[in-house]
Amino acid sequence: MSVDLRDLLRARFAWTDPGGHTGYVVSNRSGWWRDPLILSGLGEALGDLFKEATPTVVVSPEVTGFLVGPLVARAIGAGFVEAYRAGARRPIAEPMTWAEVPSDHRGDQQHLGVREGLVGPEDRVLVVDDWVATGAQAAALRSLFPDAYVGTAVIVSECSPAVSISLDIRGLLTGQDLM
Ligand SMILES: O=P(O)(O)OC[C@H]1O[C@H](OP(=O)(O)OP(=O)(O)O)[C@H](O)[C@@H]1O
Repeated sequence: MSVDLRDLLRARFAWTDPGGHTGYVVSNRSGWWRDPLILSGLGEALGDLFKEATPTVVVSPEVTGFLVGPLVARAIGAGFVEAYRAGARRPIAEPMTWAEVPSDHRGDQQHLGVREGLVGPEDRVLVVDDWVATGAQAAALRSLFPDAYVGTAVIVSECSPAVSISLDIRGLLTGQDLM
């Protein structure tokens, strides 16, 4: 992973004040996808975080994970499996396996599901996402593949050290890097 990519990620990121005296700012990550250098380097950089684990499949939660996950899968020669959020769309026709997501950074209860039969006993699953806050999505996905899970690779990891260690979450940037 080059220092340049980290610098670019920092440069293309912004915090937005949504207005209305909400008292908080929201992350604007669109600058990442708009930058061709970030888009071309991101998959390899995230894949390198777990090179020694030789993952065979990347699993990512919708919706931003559907953008980042395939970049990593392509870079490391793995396949990709979508993890859908319950209630976000029309019901999926195929049989699904669902995991309860512990209360996430918004305090919402969610369920993440994958189509049955896409991950086998020989697979090594790398979870990929853009951001980890509480680790709730990562924990839910690990619970779906307790034996195959090798860890979670993200662009920004701002969860506690204890959660990072327990779920083996590795990031390119910390929350502090974006302050
Ligand atoms: O560590 P956690 O507390 O589970 O939070 C991390 C999740 O938060 C963001 O998703 P968001 O809900 O903002 O949806 P998005 O995919 O539309 O960005 C991010 O993409 C992760 O999926």
